[in-house]
Amino acid sequence: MKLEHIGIAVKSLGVSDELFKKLLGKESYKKETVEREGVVTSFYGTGESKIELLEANNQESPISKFIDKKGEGIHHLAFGVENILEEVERLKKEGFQFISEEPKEGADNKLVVFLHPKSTNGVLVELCQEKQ
Ligand SMILES: C[C@H](C(=O)O)C(=O)SCCNC(=O)CCNC(=O)[C@H](O)C(C)(C)COP(=O)(O)OP(=O)(O)OC[C@H]1O[C@@H](n2cnc3c(N)ncnc32)[C@H](O)[C@@H]1OP(=O)(O)O
Ligand SMILES: [Co+2]
Repeated sequence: MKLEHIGIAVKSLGVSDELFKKLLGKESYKKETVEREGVVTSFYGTGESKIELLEANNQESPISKFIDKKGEGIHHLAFGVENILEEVERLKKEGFQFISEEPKEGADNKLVVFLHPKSTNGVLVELCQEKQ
């Protein structure tokens, strides 16, 4: 598995894009809304992996709940896998729990699933596979 991206929950992409543009010395290469997840994302390439800024785009969004509870900050780690269905099966056999086992369309042309943080040491983990 390779670290595909680090998801960071932010209140406002307008503000955080300015900050990360200065911090990383580069522009975001993609902004994309993922309605189903209730997020607007903004991606920065950082070598082998990426930074994914996430702003909530509705009240029920996991990002608004997260920020209400924990404030802005690192939200999840996403790992890139070759075959997401095989990885789900492998990890289920290892006893990991999934929020939903069914891969869904994520951002940046991926299929994604999420493991439950309670079975991953309190870290929300996303698996993503390039969509063919
Ligand atoms: C599209 C794009 C992409 O890359 O493609 C994305 O990443 S979309 C990224 C946005 N989408 C997602 O995050 C989808 C997966 N997330 C979820 O389904 C949910 O956020 C969830 C199931 C992790 C938690 O939802 P919830 O309604 O249960 O919220 P709660 O606040 O009650 O959380 C239950 C327990 O999980 C903990 N918890 C919640 N969120 C996180 C998190 N991000 N990291 C670590 N722990 C977390 C809470 O502290 C709480 O622990 P305690 O009980 O100890 O207090
Ligand atoms: Co993500």
